[in-house]
Amino acid sequence: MIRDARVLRAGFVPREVEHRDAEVNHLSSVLEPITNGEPADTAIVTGPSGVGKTCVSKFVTERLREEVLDVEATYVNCWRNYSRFRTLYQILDDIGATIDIHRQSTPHDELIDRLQQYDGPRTVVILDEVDQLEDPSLIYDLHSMEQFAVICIANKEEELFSRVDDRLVSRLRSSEHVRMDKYHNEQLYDILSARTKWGLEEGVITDNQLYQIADAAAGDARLAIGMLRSAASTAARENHEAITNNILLDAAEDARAQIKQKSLDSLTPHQRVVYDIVRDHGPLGPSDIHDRYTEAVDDPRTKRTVRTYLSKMAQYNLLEAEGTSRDREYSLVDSAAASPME
Ligand SMILES: Nc1ncnc2c1ncn2[C@@H]1O[C@H](COP(=O)(O)OP(=O)(O)OP(=O)(O)O)[C@@H](O)[C@H]1O
Repeated sequence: MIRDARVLRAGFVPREVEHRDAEVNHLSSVLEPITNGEPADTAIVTGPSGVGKTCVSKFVTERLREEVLDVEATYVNCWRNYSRFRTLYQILDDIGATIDIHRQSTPHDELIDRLQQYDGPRTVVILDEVDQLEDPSLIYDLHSMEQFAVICIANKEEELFSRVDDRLVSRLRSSEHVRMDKYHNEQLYDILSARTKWGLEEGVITDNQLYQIADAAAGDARLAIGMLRSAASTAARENHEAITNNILLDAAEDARAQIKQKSLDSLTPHQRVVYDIVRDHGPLGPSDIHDRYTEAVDDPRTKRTVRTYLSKMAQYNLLEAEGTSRDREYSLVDSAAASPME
């Protein structure tokens, strides 16, 4: 049933990226100077969840590394490493410069100094979920170091810009911007079809079933591939020769639940408090949420930061927002209302 399980994993970077030629070319052209040892501009990549932002960024940097010897790349998920220290540490660790850095006792400035002193090959730094950085001034620091080319990935540019100071906003506004939109069903079908070809034995899933998945995933390739993976693994476990329609129905729910759980696990402690408040007391407006949150934690973040938490959770389908910006209220997403597999 399964030929190569790797291609069905969430973080897999395919040899061919489907339907993103313009974005691949755009990002490649931004990074192109580093192939000649020149500094490159910062790139901002934005779009909703599952539209290929990470995939395209990793694909482009890998291709660069195939083409030239003196280019390195490092990837940091800033949601997981949301503090300045953790992000810096992760970058330094990837470039092999963390020897004798102690997590508890090393002053933070020391980490920046080390990056500044780095004289290895030019390095592309992919900052994924960059809007989750507690201290976005880190982008400015990296931006000003010529040996690093930075790719900032976020869902919405406004969210990124709303939290950084004017100096950084003007820098970022003049950066190259690669925007991605949700996929159409035909495009999702092509992505799924390529994965099926490499990942599954022939005849395991029909074209019609791939279209059903594409339709239910509503433009999100992460969800579509998750559904395919879940269906294939159930069929393999239950010794079916092909994926049945019943398996497909369960796979849709299963993939949604898995993605939701993963997003919940990604929440920072402060975001989790906000989520729990909406779960227990929603629908609520941002001010009420912030009041309750301020009572619940010792070191509350600003109202603006809490708004970005809410927006992020809406992007990841954990919360839904209703109303205009003036009377907006947040509540938990009703999973049963997600577009069904028909
Ligand atoms: N154009 C594409 N061609 C082939 N595979 C793709 C394409 N776009 C996305 N994928 C695959 O879909 C999955 C989700 O893509 P990716 O993680 O890049 O989305 P994203 O926009 O970064 O989402 P998020 O904001 O949730 O991190 C990955 O497995 C990726 O390999």
